[in-house]
Amino acid sequence: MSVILISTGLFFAYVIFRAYFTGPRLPKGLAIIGAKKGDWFPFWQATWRNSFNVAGGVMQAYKEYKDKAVIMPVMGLGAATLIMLPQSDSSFISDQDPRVLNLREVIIDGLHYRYTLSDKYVLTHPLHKKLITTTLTNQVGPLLPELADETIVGFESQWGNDTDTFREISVWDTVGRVIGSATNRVFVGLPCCRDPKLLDGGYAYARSLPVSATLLGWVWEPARPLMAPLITLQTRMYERHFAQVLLPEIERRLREYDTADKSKKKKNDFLQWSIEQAKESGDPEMWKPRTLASRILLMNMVSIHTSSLTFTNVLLDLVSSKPEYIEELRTEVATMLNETGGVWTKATLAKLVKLDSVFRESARLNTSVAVGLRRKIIAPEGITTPSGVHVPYGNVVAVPSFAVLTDEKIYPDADKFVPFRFVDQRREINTGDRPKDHTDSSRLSFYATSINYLAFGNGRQACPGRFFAASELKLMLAYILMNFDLEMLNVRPKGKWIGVLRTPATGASIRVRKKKNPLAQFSSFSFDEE
Ligand code: HEM
Repeated sequence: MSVILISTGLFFAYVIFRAYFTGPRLPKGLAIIGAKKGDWFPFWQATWRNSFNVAGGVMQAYKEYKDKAVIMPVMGLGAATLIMLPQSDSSFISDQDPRVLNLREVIIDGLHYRYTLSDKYVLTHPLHKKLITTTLTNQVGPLLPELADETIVGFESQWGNDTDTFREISVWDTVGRVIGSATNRVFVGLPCCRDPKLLDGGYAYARSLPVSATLLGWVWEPARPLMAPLITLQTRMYERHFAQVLLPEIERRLREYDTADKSKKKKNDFLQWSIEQAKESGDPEMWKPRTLASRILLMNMVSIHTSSLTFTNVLLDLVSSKPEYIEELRTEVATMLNETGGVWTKATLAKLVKLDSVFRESARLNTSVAVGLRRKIIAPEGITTPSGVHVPYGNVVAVPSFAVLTDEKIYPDADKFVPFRFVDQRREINTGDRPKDHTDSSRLSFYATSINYLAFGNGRQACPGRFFAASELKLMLAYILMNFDLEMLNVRPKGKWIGVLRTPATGASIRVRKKKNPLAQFSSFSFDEE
């Protein structure tokens, strides 16, 4: 008993110390979400309450402080003392230069990458972002056949080929596997993308990183360099496993780059583009095999988990909705594929507006981005927002996106899964009285960002991988619809909160059966359209 009391006392003392004596200077005169009148140590009590009720805190910020900033302290993963700005400041945040309001610093601090990633060069030289925005996005079309191939192989291995009986599968685990190899097909190509050691390493790294990061978050900052080697031991072991598969491939490609006939056809994947980018930069640090391996690991981190969360939610939403919705989607996909002979092009994907709407609706309803547009203020003078608050250097600002996405005035029937919500809205835009240039219907597609839809963030630092992610995930769902029967669920499995992030029910399973006759041919070759 006394051990529990002493531990609790020490814990409280530590939280109070952190809240009051460390961290950036907070803006003056703001209310604190979660604090109650007459509270002892209101800041601490608010932190405690908010951490167990992030949704409630976000809703309170949105409803009670509509035009004002408030402070929302939260513990746990991705947590910080957030300066929650009103929704009306969203465009201002979106438009800011990353040298003023910075997303990457939030990610690096939140996941403690300075300790959890052994090669720091990729953090200080984030050139992969440029490759995602330019080459990866441009290559989505030509890479579709490879994605299709990996989708077929992945689902056959994870969901099986049995056409007689239904089989129970864990959605999160199997989907994560397929997305892991499909994404790595584009990042590192065959055969590495199917190497279990690489996939397991990347997956285990992604799973252990939040644990290490949360533990590190509790260590007093000056003591972190001392404690980090111990706390991050497991994370760094998985990083090593990942690198062990990749390093020989990177070294082989570097040798080939230096000696090969430049006219010979090169591999078309992210690793190859990174090698070329590194060599063109003239900076030898950039093409160190370890740096290149860390860059690919970082790419795995930013892409595979987010995509798996999104896809798990879509599947759970569909099998918990109505069979008619699934049939309507099947008809849309089959009609399109029958027209193209099963061949995937970017144009084919763009025409699947119902499929697209399902993704946007699911991302709206289940967004993991409950607290959106998180940005660290790195301008030394701080910022003054349009809502009139001055926020000093070092603070993290955010907006209550979870509350916006569930606001009845913006999304009628906001708490319902309305799969074709955006098909109807797109149709209205195309046929209504509103002038066409008022808003273009493609602005309601899955990857299109806006201040009222922050599943991919918004503005200058919005997710650069969203065009790739949208194509990859739509292709996968199309494959499932053509090739598998899905048993419906009576109740949608509930997700949970981890820090400020919302996740689907990762333990949920569904029952699936391979179709005897696929509804349409699904090819992994293309007529090159680009
Ligand atoms: C459905 C899947 C995905 C979701 C839901 C998602 C979501 C997000 C969100 C919400 C942000 C923060 C944006 C902001 O605050 O404005 C972000 C940033 C980022 N995403 Fe994604 N993402 C996905 C897939 C991907 C993929 C496939 C890649 C890479 C190929 C990627 C690369 C990145 C990077 C590099 C950043 C950081 C941008 C920066 O440092 O400025 N994401 N993503």
